[in-house]
Amino acid sequence: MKETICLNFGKAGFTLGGQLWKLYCIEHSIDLEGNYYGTQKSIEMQGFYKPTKEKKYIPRSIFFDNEDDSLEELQKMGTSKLFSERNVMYGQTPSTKLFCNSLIDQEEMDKYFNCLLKNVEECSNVSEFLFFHSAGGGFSSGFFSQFTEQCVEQFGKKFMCNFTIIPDFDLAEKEYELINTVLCFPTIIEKMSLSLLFENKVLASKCKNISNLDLPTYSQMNELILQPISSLTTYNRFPNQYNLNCHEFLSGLQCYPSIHFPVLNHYPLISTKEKTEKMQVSEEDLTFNVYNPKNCFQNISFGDGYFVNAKLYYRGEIEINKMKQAIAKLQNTNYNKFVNWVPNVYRAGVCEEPPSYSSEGLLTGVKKNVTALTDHGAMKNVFKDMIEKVDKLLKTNLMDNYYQKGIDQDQFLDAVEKLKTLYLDYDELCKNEIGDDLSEDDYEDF
Ligand SMILES: Nc1nc2c(ncn2[C@@H]2O[C@H](COP(=O)(O)OP(=O)(O)OP(=O)(O)O)[C@@H](O)[C@H]2O)c(=O)[nH]1
Repeated sequence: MKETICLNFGKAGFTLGGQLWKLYCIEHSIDLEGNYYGTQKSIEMQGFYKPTKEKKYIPRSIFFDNEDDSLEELQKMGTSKLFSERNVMYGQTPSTKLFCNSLIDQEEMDKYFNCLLKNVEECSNVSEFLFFHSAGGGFSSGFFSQFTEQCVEQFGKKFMCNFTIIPDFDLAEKEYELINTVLCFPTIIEKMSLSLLFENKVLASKCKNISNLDLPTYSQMNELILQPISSLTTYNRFPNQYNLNCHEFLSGLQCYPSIHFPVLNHYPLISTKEKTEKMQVSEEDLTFNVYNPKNCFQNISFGDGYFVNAKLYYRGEIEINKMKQAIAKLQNTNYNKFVNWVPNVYRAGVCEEPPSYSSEGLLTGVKKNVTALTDHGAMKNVFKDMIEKVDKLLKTNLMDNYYQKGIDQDQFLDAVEKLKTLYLDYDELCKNEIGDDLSEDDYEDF
């Protein structure tokens, strides 16, 4: 048995985490009080859920926030009884807003950390920790970083993956969301095995394109990322001979450990308002359409750079032969360009369990879908956008105000530098040749 522990930070973590577990419950036939109502219980469920003596299934998921108002998010969606009370933890401070305001002393941190340790003790062999948060909040950047550093110190060899919401800096309340985001990036760059970034700007524009919503709620925006997150976590929940474990995603670029921010594409996401014939998609439709820019979760273009590492996670009633033919066809076209120092090889996995959908949501159910993770130089544009905004901010005297409020100037400037180095690492991937310090031997995966 290999267990997964989910860690959710701040308000965004509560909302996204609550919604995700609601979806997992549908997928595993568990009601929102933890009772199993299906007919074919699988032992693998226990990787994500802890079975109790009362025959309930409790999510291996912990929620942290600075005050208890986030509990409302779980109550609103009906999931508050699903989680163990012990795993929903609050501090006593009102909104912290700034990264530095949510940092706590070791004694207090131990109280939170003990909760994780108790969860780990209940497992036979934890294989991964998944982190859910928004980088813009004070608590969900500062506390998140502090907690994560301790987690990595204690369980450094385990797979760590963050699902991070990046605020829309043009809409964000104040520039402190940008400052918080920059300050939590060193932890993400240096400590995580795999990092998936979801920009709120892109999620809002997807809500507009898919469902014609001008002012989507956070829950509606989150709904779009539930399907890809669910697909990427199926290898532990519904294992079969064709699964592709996302631990295997890592590109193997030994000299660029920071390259762990893949581009994420997913297809199809269909609004409940759409006609049902759109729900019939072939393996070839899935394979080619997933790379269409409108199915990308980052605001980037695959024309800007090259593919370095491409994995496809299919889900549902997939005909393996048809899938293989579609991938072979894709490989023989110039549809996606790979750097010339790796073969243009796609690796694919299939989870036979079809996707599930909430009946109250924006999206209509499809029988099959595909999620693509790609290491690609164009990801640099996500970092470039942030760097340009920070450089602008540094030219004003607004930062002095934040330094007076407790932001550590050296730490902030160091974080900006790390973001710039990350940008340069991705920029290097945009080149179609082996860099001076990169040899073919450095590339182990293919
Ligand atoms: N996509 C999405 N974005 C969210 C959600 N909740 C908050 N945000 C965004 O995340 C940022 C704030 O993060 P929160 O998680 O609310 O912050 P927090 O750490 O709990 O709060 P403070 O410590 O008070 O700052 C803002 O940019 C919000 O727009 C959510 O459920 N989904």
